[in-house]
Amino acid sequence: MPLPKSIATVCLSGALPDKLEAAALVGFQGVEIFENDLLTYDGSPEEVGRMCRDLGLDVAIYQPFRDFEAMPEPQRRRNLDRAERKFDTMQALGTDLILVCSNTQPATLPEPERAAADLREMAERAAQRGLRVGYEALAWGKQVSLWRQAWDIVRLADHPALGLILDSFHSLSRGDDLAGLDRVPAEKLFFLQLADAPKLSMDVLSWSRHFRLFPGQGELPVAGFLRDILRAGYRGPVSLEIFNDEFRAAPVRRIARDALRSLILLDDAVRAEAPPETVPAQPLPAAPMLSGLEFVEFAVDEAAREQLGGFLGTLGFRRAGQHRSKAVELLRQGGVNLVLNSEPDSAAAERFEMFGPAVCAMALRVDDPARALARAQSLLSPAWQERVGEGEQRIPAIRAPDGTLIYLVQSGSDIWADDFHLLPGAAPAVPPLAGIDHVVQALAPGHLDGFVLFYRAVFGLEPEPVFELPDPFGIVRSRTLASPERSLRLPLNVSESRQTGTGRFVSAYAGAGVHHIAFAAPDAAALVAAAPDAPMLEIPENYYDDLAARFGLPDEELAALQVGHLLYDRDAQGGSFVHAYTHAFQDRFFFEVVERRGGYDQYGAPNAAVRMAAQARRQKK
Ligand SMILES: O=C(O)c1ccc(O)c(O)c1
Ligand SMILES: [Mg+2]
Repeated sequence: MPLPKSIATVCLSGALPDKLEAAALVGFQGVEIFENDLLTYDGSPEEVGRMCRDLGLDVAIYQPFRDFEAMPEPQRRRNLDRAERKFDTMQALGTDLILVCSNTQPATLPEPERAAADLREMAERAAQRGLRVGYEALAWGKQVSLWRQAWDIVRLADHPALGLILDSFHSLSRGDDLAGLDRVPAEKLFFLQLADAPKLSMDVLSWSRHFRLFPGQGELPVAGFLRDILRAGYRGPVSLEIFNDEFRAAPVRRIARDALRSLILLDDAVRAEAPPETVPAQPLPAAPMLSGLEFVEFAVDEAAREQLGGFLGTLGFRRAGQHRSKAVELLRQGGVNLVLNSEPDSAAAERFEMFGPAVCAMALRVDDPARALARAQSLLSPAWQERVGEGEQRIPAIRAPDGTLIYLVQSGSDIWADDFHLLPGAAPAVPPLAGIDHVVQALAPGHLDGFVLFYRAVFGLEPEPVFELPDPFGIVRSRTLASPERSLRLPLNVSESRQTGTGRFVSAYAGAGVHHIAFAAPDAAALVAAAPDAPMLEIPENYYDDLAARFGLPDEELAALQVGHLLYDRDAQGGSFVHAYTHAFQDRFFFEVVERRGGYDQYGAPNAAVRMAAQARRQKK
């Protein structure tokens, strides 16, 4: 049996029963009852304990007990009385373990012997009731802030009912690790809390209280931490303890599902190096090998289909197919397939009703659709069945966190001939596109970390650090996920401001979704030059003056960029990026043409401000 999975109630929003129900519903086996969640609840500890048992949840621990050890008298005696009352609560809840976090009071004495004597006394009193005490070093503890200091005290106290609690955040935020933990007897490892976090430079208390993340969402080496404690012999629950303002404001079941998904993924990450009895017997089905996007599908009605077809026509897209039985049209330009779906009573129609013209599906080319689907299901993303007509192929699909359908298409297969009447291609007037370079989604505030975990877990995409992009009306935070071989790149943008392009897109159309699609062009300048009717976004002359100053481009090259309203970026390795944007279609989504040269691997972030200002100017007109 793998170790039981647990979650602290502080991770989740709502009243205590909502938190417990959500934890049980998604499949957690245990909970940490966070004291504040009990204090603010209007039911007795006995009722809470019963509720947990009815839901099949083990109350793994009651926490925290603060500012206990090494206090001068008379606080010392009062603290022991306080402990007795918490033991009453624990017995009512039905848990045998309490977490004592290291003292943060300025008055704490710098005397490990005193701390040990106090904890020994507390443990002795606990033991008389069959209870146990675990000691955790808070990263900002006054005298004790590292796990080795906490261990020195636990060892000195030398009581069987006293042990150590490890929390990945407190160690990893300090750059510490678990080296030496193998010398701690395994029976002294009482409890394990896991949390990830982005790398931020701020005081560690604020960082911990507001910005913790589920494992895999942040940048701390949580998998290595878990591996080390399992190797040291820990065999208790693996418990998430995440203090995060956005999680505490979000719908509780969504966050609970993200939480469990993060632990399922973590199990798999440590499998190869963990003792076999601590992890599931079966590995997850391997992440798919991706080879780009087979198509992107838009929900439209008949009018929007004509208008979007016309808009894309200026970039060389042509009608290439008509579905045999549905109001679904294929547009093609070189290696890019776009599907316009105006079929009534479909997932697309539902999307159109809610959002107007919008991307409703993406199709990923994968090496093994059945395996990709099995992995998604193991990671709590159920399969989705779209209605299919007789004789039509059924493409496996799942839904992204915002409901966008993600089809899983066998790489190298022809999915079109069976279901579509294909139309002969006319000689293209515009040079062919090579494919889809990236697809940018605008997310509502509070959704970024859940999307990152979804794409990372289900598809094995790698997240890049967060960029902050200055829109004239606020900041857009952007984090990109990309497949290792870069055939799929998905930047995710989020903005607290409703006035930014991202914020307006999300709020005006009541939801997240694809905000722009970047097409890969072998020669972006040539493509724009051959597409004189394409509604390209005008870029101000000042931008080109600055480009000349920054990069020292030859005059002819600069002039060519300016004529085509093209933007330019260069990386430290000498790779470069040439790109241009269209106006937004019906003030919604827009398109980009990009050319990567010399291994350039970014997205032209330095140009985002220029693009967003140009879009805001058009918006004002
Ligand atoms: O922020 C805190 O006070 C706090 C409390 C209990 C914990 O287990 C912890 O890691 C932090
Ligand atoms: Mg903790």
